[in-house]
Amino acid sequence: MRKIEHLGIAVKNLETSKELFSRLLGKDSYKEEQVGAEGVQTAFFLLGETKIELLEALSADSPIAKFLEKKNEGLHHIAIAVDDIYSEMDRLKKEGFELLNDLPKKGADDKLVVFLHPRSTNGVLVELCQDLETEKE
Ligand SMILES: CC[C@H](C(=O)O)C(=O)SCCNC(=O)CCNC(=O)[C@H](O)C(C)(C)COP(=O)(O)OP(=O)(O)OC[C@H]1O[C@@H](n2cnc3c(N)ncnc32)[C@H](O)[C@@H]1OP(=O)(O)O
Ligand SMILES: [Co+2]
Repeated sequence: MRKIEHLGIAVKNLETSKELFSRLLGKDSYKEEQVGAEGVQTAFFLLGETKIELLEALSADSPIAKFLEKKNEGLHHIAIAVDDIYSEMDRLKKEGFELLNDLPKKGADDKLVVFLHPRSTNGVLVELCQDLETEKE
């Protein structure tokens, strides 16, 4: 595990939150991306080696919509950059962590991603991210 790749923040209105984070960080987001399979519209801010990912739900059955039904806007997940997502998944499975997917899936920002259930990670939703170009090598 290399670094915190991004902090995922669940928001009700992406435009409103983009404007707030632009004022907070003193810079604009560098990309917006829809991940239909996850039911999210995202916006990314770069902060040194780490990013902030704002996430708005695209539909009522989006994980973000479900999260916001129960909790206020705020930190939704932490994403950790890994060099080899498959070997990390094997290692974590052996360590008893609960993976939410058997195989990694395409995430935002040119990543392969997998999530761990928060009940196995002290209540924190953890996402593992591997750069897609690493996957091609
Ligand atoms: C991939 C695109 C993008 C990227 O970076 O590339 C993203 O990051 S997309 C982010 C959105 N996608 C996901 O979050 C996928 C993984 N999440 C899930 O599969 C679900 O959200 C899950 C399994 C974490 C919870 O879903 P469930 O239907 O079980 O919801 P419940 O409300 O019943 O929650 C059960 C239990 O988990 C607690 N919970 C839910 N969400 C979170 C959270 N974000 N952080 C911490 N804990 C969470 C919830 O409070 C319930 O706990 P309980 O004690 O039972 O009340
Ligand atoms: Co994420």
